[in-house]
Amino acid sequence: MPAPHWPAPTATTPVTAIVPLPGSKSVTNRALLLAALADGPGVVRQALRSRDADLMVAALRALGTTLTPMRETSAGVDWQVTPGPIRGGAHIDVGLAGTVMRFVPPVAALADGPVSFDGDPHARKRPMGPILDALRALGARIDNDALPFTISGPLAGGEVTLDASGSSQFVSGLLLAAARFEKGITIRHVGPPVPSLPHIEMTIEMLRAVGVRVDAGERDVWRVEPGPIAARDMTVEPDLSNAAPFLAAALVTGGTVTIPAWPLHTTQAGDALRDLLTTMGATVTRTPAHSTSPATTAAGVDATTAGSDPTATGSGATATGSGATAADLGTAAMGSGATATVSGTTTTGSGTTTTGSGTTTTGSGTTSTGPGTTDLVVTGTGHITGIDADLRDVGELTPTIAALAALASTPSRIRGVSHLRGHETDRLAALATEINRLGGDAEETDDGLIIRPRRLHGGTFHSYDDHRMATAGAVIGLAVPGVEVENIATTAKTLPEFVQMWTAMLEAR
Ligand SMILES: O=C(O)C1=C[C@@H](OP(=O)(O)O)[C@@H](O)[C@H](O)C1
Ligand SMILES: C=C(OP(=O)(O)O)C(=O)O
Repeated sequence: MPAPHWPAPTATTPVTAIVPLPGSKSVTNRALLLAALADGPGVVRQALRSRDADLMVAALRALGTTLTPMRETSAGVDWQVTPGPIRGGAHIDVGLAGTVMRFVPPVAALADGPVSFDGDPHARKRPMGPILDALRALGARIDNDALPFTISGPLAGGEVTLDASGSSQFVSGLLLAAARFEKGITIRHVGPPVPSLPHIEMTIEMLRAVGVRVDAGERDVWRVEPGPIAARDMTVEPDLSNAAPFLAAALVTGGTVTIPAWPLHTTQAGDALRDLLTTMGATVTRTPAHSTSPATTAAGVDATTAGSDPTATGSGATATGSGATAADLGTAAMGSGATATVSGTTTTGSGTTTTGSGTTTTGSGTTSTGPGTTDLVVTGTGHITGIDADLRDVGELTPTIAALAALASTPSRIRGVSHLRGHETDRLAALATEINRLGGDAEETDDGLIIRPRRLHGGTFHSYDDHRMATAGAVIGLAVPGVEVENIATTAKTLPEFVQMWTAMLEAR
């Protein structure tokens, strides 16, 4: 029996909350895969625990990697990763995870036997053709052009031309494993512009951090030299794209939301929120590293932090740890794929202590930041301005921006995101349908959405098994009484604790 719809809470007062976030899906799944291909045992710290990350762990195990949890805290899981020979005969469930369906097949093509892949019903509809054709051109045999398929090596590598306008993950997937191909790889993109270029940057930065030589000097051409992938101790940044709905709550309610441990340098798409939310009427500031509860020391927990400001600067804010959130994310923010070894790492347990300075923590939230991060503070007025934006580089932010646009007082146009039709669902169709179902005025265009101001009413907001559709419904529900989100549990794809975090944010004072 399907779970009942989730009544999205309406905010009655401005939110004032500190929301530490767990690790980035994109960084976690790259770090795990690179560790599995490395030349010795390595560590991935503060990795996200979520459906997509669990699917990556299961896939790598099936292919012969040993992944052992060393420690699990609210900050995520620290994995000891011991590579093994890549084993054939495995079956990989990709779920609905783009990072698993596009990043793992190039690894499977290195196995000593065939590997089969399948996923959720909708995963069979997500584009796979260009990466499967590229793998064929590089030597692999594959029996289909979409999921389900079986892939067999060997894969020599070499030069390949593909159209990556449907997903940057076609390029990232090939680049991540390419150092292990006999000839490495040269990829040439031919076609309409490649979306999500910062995600390809993330791939390149993380490859370079493990000693792989990557040449990305020419537009739409990427070259990876064959060679070893170094085993490292990597730490995962907080998920800035998952900050989007929480930061949006500041705009909708005229409140303030603080995200600790926002990296000063990052390739994550979510960093674009700083500009996007400013354009929509928010004030966005960075403040020095924040420690939500420096005196908090849960049993068995070392509350010493590395490089953090030991003074609480809560200014009346409340942390909404809710057990889901990262502790000491500052040390998680040493750059995506950073090869730094964490020092002075702090973790939190579930104990909570309220401390002075007007700062309250709820749940298990001891958060501190280390070098290279600040707090990100977003304050709204309750009045949202529409936006005209090309989101091609940061398409995964579209559902939140569209939800804000549906509540804005001036029209919005979102451009450059036709590739969203191949995401977890056709996000352009889904957003237009669901906003209009609530009485809104949203129109699909070839490459985006036009959303005009119109008063919304309550009703069901369908999620289409898409985590970001579900959180978009929650954002609209803050301002519109009676919104019920169908299948809120789908947020487990990247943020299993979404409901608890959202509730804690709204209860924080
Ligand atoms: O490489 C990655 O981690 C991702 C790349 C992007 O995919 P597309 O280029 O298909 O949009 C992004 O939307 C997705 O959420 C994660
Ligand atoms: C497009 C997304 O995910 P995936 O990694 O499954 O492509 C997303 O998270 O917005």
